[in-house]
Amino acid sequence: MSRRIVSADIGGTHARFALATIDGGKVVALDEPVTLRTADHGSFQLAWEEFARLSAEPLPPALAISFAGPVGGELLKLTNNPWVIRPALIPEKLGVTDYIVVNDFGAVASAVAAFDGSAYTHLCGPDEPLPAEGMVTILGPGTGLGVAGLLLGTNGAQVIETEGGHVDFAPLDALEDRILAELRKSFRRVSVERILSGRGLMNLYEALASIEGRPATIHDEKELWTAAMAGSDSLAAAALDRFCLTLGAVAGDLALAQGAAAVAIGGGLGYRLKDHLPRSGFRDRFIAKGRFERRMDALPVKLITHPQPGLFGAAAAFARKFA
Ligand SMILES: Nc1ncnc2c1ncn2[C@@H]1O[C@H](COP(=O)(O)OP(=O)(O)OP(=O)(O)O)[C@@H](O)[C@H]1O
Repeated sequence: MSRRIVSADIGGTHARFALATIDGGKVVALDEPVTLRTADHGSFQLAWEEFARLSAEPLPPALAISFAGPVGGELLKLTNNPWVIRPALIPEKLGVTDYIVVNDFGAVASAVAAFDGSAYTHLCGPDEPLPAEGMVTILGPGTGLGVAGLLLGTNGAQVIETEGGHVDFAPLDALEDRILAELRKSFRRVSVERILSGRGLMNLYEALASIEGRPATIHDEKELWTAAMAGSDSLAAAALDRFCLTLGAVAGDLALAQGAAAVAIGGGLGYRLKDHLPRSGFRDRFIAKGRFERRMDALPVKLITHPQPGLFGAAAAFARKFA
């Protein structure tokens, strides 16, 4: 029997909501989402009430939340946003009877388990579909860097939620040695998220400005991303080139560590970079793993082009649980 649910994807910058229809353990429809800026709303409950006001139909008492932070424990804190969620209070505060909360990249992994080939574009490696068996490494930059694993096998798909965005940054050439030295002036420990995130491009840009002895004239993150992608500012464009190199290197490292058979890149910024990444140094850095270069080159690397994998994936996880 089909059922309507609310799906919510809560990130550091955006909270997205959509109604979805599930049936037989699957998502059969995801309605047009509403995107709210988290900074414009004091709490998740206030954003939920705003979505209820905007919704064309009364909200059903079923909720799937994709959450950009660890999801165990009584109090959930977003890594890049001051909102907190107390799962035990969800029924009382939001008037829902059935709910789940999953990590945001766990949700993306659930989406990958459910997607067909039309949800991706090919990035590098063999141009073939994701394998039916084995590990798929999933990562994506947004406000933060999300990382998950999806283990596909004859017994179905198993999602492995991780905090892999917080592994250490490893420089690979002399310029990156200098970038790391610059970033260490601001951060006690330089994780890959300090580079592979919305704010990370600003960190790269400011580090390059300092190294080159040039003024950093752009101070707004969105403006920097726009200038970098348009190539209208040479320093911003150079920062984006470095961003793509690091994304390739980190995707390769995570694939090696997870024993991956394939890789899928997502995240709000992965999506925005879908035309840029194939023309960047991503692939060269992805395969540059010394004796494992041929093995890396044999991994299909896909870019998720579905516009809402978080919302779809949270709904898919709900559909599986309450099937
Ligand atoms: N045109 C743009 N509009 C909005 N944000 C942009 C744009 N270009 C780049 N960004 C950057 O993208 C980041 C937001 O990414 P995304 O849309 O994936 O948000 P999110 O889902 O809230 O993130 P996360 O799930 O990682 O917490 C911000 O750091 C922002 O600076």
